[in-house]
Amino acid sequence: MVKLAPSILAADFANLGNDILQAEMAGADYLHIDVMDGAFVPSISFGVPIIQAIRPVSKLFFDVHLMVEEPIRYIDDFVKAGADLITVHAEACRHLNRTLAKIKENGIKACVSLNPTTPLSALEYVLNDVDMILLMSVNPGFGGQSFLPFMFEKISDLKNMALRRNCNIDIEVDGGISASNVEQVIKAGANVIVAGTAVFKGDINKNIADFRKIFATYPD
Ligand SMILES: O=C(CO)[C@@H](O)[C@H](O)COP(=O)(O)O
Ligand SMILES: [Fe+2]
Repeated sequence: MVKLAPSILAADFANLGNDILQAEMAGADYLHIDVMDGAFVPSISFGVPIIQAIRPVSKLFFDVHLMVEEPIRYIDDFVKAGADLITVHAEACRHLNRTLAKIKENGIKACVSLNPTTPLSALEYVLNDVDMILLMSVNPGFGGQSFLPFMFEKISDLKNMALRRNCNIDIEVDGGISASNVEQVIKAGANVIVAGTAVFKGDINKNIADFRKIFATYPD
């Protein structure tokens, strides 16, 4: 079944614990946590202390998306704070293989992300070292942007690349996804869906139910 990973970047930060609990009770699978450093991406969001603070609030799988230059410097800290999976950007790592090894040494799942225009060839030598690939479908740095239409082809190209390599990885897609375009994203090959605005703005219960209704028609 396709998994839903609500991004807390769009949550109400003054009521973060409540928003997370509501998303969990409504049927979220993962909690997507966007860490931005103001260098790799223009914005600064939040870091280790926030993850530490929300860890006791939720049993959800913490999917930590590091939009951070040279994230290898912070892997141990994010693991200690409670990450279940860490995503690093290929574009932000001078030594990607070493960075992934550091994540795996910590006993958690590892994922590599690509910006929308970074070619899939950047994954050539890491595909067998990761549990998931995260394809950005907007330029990272902000929530609430529009899905870039050329991403449908890139998602299906990645799916085919993984099939050719006999590689059983999850494909997560992030940015500009709502109940009105998620079906196309799933059909292209994604099985983990990130949604910030489309989950946390408005009625969280209804928003998640709308996604789940669509997911139910794609049982595999
Ligand atoms: O990583 C990012 C943005 O850089 C995302 O996770 C956004 O937080 C998704 O937000 P929406 O596009 O769904 O509003
Ligand atoms: Fe993200």
